[in-house]
Amino acid sequence: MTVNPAHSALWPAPHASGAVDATVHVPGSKSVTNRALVLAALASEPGWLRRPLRSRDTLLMAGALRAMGVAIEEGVGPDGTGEAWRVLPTGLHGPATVDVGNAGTVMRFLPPVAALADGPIRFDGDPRSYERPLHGVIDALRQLGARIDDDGRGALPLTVHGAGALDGGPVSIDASSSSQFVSALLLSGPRYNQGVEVRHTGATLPSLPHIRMTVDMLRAVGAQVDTPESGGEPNVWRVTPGALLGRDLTIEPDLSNAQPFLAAALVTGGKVMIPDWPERTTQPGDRLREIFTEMGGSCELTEYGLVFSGSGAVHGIDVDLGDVGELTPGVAAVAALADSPSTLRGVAHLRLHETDRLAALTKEINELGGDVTETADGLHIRPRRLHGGVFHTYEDHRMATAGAIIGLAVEGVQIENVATTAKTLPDFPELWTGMLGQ
Ligand SMILES: O=C(O)C1=C[C@@H](OP(=O)(O)O)[C@@H](O)[C@H](O)C1
Ligand SMILES: C=C(OP(=O)(O)O)C(=O)O
Repeated sequence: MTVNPAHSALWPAPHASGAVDATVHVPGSKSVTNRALVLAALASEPGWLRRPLRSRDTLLMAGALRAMGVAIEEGVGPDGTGEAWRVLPTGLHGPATVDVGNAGTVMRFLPPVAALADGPIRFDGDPRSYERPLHGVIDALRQLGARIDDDGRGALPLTVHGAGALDGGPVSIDASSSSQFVSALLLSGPRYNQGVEVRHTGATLPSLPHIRMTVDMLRAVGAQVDTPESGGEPNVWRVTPGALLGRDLTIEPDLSNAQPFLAAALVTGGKVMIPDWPERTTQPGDRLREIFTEMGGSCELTEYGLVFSGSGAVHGIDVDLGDVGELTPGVAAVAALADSPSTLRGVAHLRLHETDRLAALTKEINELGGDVTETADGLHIRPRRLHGGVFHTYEDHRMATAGAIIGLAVEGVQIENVATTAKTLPDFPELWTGMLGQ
């Protein structure tokens, strides 16, 4: 968790002079866009992604698939409305080099795809990508018959020697450090000769909604998937081999990236409307309706979207965020401004996210005068009167948006490297000042 001096530019986080009242169009979901790209690349016919997220993580995914020979044409959709990408799955070829940046979805979802290419695929990325766990994917692919060269640490960099096909079959992994290990194997599973059966052997499994998202999206392109929820064994997912359909899919807004805007309504006692909030979704951000209601707001899901209102009061919360870990920085920021203490649990694995998020949140909130302590699996946050200062972000998009939430209520907060939000939300500064009418 070090500050990168190359990113020392400071952004004065806008202070809210009153209650916000705004409609915010949130761009597409990172998690849905990157799954849709992988599934379209593995399909047996062309497909469309409408309203895809255009951000660092999704452009890295598109670039990686292109490097393996998939054609992705960026343009407008079949009916001429809005941005749409056409994906032409023309075969997976090596040799190729893939830059994963610091995208968990790219570094975990693509080595199983590379095993199907007809040559070596080299994976490399940001310095932090070398520290993020990948052992579940590497060990599983080896069990399934793939040849991989790595340095033995269970992490990047590595080369997958694609042989044009993979046997597949049963595999056991410990996915307690990332649900993305399970998602990664399931996504490519239909294309393996015997499909895949993934058995999770660890004590805990984070981010279950993201595994449900993988299963739902696989089923939507014609894959047969058996899950613990559909009557299968606990902790076992089975994907039958078969061809995948090319679909015309509209990407939902990113509900986790809606979080700072909803938080703005909560901490200023205002109102924010997020158009196109889905009625039914596997996105973890949907849990915000419940979490931020418990913290003092109220919401209404209308046919146009979600209307979220603050009451003027912000309460602390005792919550297990294990299913929705990526919401932790935003919940911690609101908790630091609340009228009572909070305990955030179930998120030990966040120490291996974009940065060590538990250490980073503790340090940065405390440097503004806060009182946060780390626990074995989360944070205790006792609200204090905060003061201005620099909020470091450690190249973590969600640290930057967390700092912006605090800045609404605390004058003089400066966010270091707000540009890091480009990982999933490149327009964040403009959307934020637009929400505030500035
Ligand atoms: O599959 C996905 O799209 C994601 C799964 C989660 O990862 P972990 O299970 O590693 O926390 C989540 O935190 C990440 O932002 C996106
Ligand atoms: C953990 C996150 O990202 P990644 O997909 O890189 O794991 C996140 O977006 O909060």
